Amino acid sequence: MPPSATADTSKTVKLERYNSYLRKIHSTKVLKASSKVLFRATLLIALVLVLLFAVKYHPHSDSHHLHRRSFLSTGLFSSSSSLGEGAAWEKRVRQSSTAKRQHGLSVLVTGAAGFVGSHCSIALRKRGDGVLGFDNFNDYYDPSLKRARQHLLEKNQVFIVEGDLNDGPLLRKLFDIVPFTHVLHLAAQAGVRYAMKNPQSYISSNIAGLVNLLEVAKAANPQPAIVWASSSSVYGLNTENPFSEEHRTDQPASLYAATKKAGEEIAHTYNHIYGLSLTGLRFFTVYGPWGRPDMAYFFFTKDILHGKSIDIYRTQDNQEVARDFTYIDDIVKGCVGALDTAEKSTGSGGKKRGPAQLRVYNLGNTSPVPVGRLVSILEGLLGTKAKKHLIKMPRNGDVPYTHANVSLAYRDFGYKPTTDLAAGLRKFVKWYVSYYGIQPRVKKENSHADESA
Ligand SMILES: O=C(O)[C@H]1O[C@H](OP(=O)(O)OP(=O)(O)OC[C@H]2O[C@@H](n3ccc(=O)[nH]c3=O)[C@H](O)[C@@H]2O)[C@H](O)[C@@H](O)[C@@H]1O
Repeated sequence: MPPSATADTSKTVKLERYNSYLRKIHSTKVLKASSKVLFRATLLIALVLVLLFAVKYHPHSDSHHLHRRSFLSTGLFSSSSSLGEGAAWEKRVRQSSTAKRQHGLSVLVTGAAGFVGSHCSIALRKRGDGVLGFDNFNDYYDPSLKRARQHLLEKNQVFIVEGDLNDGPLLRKLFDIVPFTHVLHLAAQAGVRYAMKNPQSYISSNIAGLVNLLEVAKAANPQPAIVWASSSSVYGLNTENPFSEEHRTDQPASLYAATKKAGEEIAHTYNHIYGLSLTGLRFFTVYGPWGRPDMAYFFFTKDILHGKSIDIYRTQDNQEVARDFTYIDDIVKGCVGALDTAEKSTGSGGKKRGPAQLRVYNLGNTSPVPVGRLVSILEGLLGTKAKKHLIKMPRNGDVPYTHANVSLAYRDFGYKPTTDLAAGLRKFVKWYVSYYGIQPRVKKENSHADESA
């Protein structure tokens, strides 16, 4: 064999080997690629199936959320969770929202298991308005107190739907069922000092939750008029006194205050763009029976009764800290007055048809009381001396004093607070000892001597 032929043959063999090597690689690649495609397709199909399943059985999907919600919302007071309960739940929603008097309002009260919410719901229902409650029963403070309020509301024919403000589908569903004339929006993350511990909860309830509610309300047909809870804390570092609605509110001292102030601005936007009628009420340290355990008057009472020491704050320059404590019944009158004078929203189908009402009011007591004085009144009512611990107010969002000018609310809906702190605390303590089953050393109704000590 000529050398060149040998060389050629070995070249051909090499080439063939090389080609078969390439073919092998190619076929492996093809195999790998096709198995990849197969894997991805399977994954996609699985994903689609999971999504379909989730949509069908999601608690907020139209077909199923009624059943789950009704189970949750009725809680202790529910009967069964049969398929028919969707209709039963809807019936309760309708019944609760239907007014019992001619031209009565139909009000969605958010935060109905809360302090102000429960009082307002009962007051509205008692005068024949339709009231549907809405509450998420969160555990910011003892939820059993919220359940007890719910029980009270049930007795007054007010049904509370258990749900979160951020649950758009559920809120929309309620507006689909009921043409609410008004919303009394009281659900919020309250508390000034807690904002340093859990800032996100303020954003979630007071900003995102508010926007979600307004989104649903603006799209509803008819649009409801909305009255909602702002706060005296929006005055922040304002030094003009007493606080008037025209004063500065751009120096909030806490994140809580900042979210309430933001709420007022958001209200302006929804009024401006969509024609929603919006009224913000700046509540001044509301107290009374069925109150909030996170508030000073409430936990002072508990601590005094348990012989625990209480911190009484003083300002940085060692002055007394004072609040314009406002009794719950006065606040309820203010809320009802605001609802009664709220004009209709002007939008429809999410579009503004004309200018709509936009209001902000102080609801206070108009007479600030130092915290030390609050404590002496409680001591008198409880017949027990408090272990007082005077300390400088921690820098955690508190302001040194609040004082409301309420002439605007008086002018527009006759708001006039009538309960002073001693009389209001007496009612609170009476409720407290009976609710918690405490054998009181509380003074009799006609004995006022110790209260002014
Ligand atoms: O008016 C309002 O807008 C606000 O009123 C209250 O906030 P606050 O006035 O701080 O009420 P409390 O937490 O009950 O405090 C009452 C007073 O007791 C003082 N305090 C509080 C706690 C404490 O341990 N010691 C103490 O002296 C506070 O500085 C304050 O002056 C509510 O908690 C807020 O949700 C509401 O928005």
